[in-house]
Amino acid sequence: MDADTPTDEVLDELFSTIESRKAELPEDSYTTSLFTHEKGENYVLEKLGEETTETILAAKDDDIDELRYESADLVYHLLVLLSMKDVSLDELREELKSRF
Ligand SMILES: N=c1c2ncn([C@@H]3O[C@H](COP(=O)(O)OP(=O)(O)OP(=O)(O)O)[C@@H](O)[C@H]3O)c2ncn1[C@@H]1O[C@H](COP(=O)(O)O)[C@@H](O)[C@H]1O
Repeated sequence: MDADTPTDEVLDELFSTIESRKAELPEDSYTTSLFTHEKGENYVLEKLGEETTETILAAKDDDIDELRYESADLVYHLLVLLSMKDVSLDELREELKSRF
């Protein structure tokens, strides 16, 4: 992923990077550390809980920069969880679309 990626392709690029980390498990990758953590999927679930709390606190503080930052952390960890459970980004899109 690089800075030239069009904004509307960012989620696809990020998910694709996460899937590639899952397949290749390169060293010095934070994503790899989530897939290989000794606590297994519980670790990413803990991170999701932490990021959710931080997002809520930012909203309660009306700290919009922090809200944006923590929301990005939250979405990233959610995408890692979906990848871990073999749920694709397209399946998430389909679920959201079915609610239109
Ligand atoms: N989008 C992300 C992303 N968002 C959050 N994080 C990491 O998630 C962790 C969040 O944990 P914490 O909240 O505890 O970290 P923190 O920010 O130090 O703590 P707080 O200040 O939030 O409390 C940090 O280590 C962040 O670096 C991410 N790590 C990676 N990505 C993407 O994943 C790609 C692959 O990354 P690697 O797997 O590291 O190669 C990168 O190119 C990015 O595009």
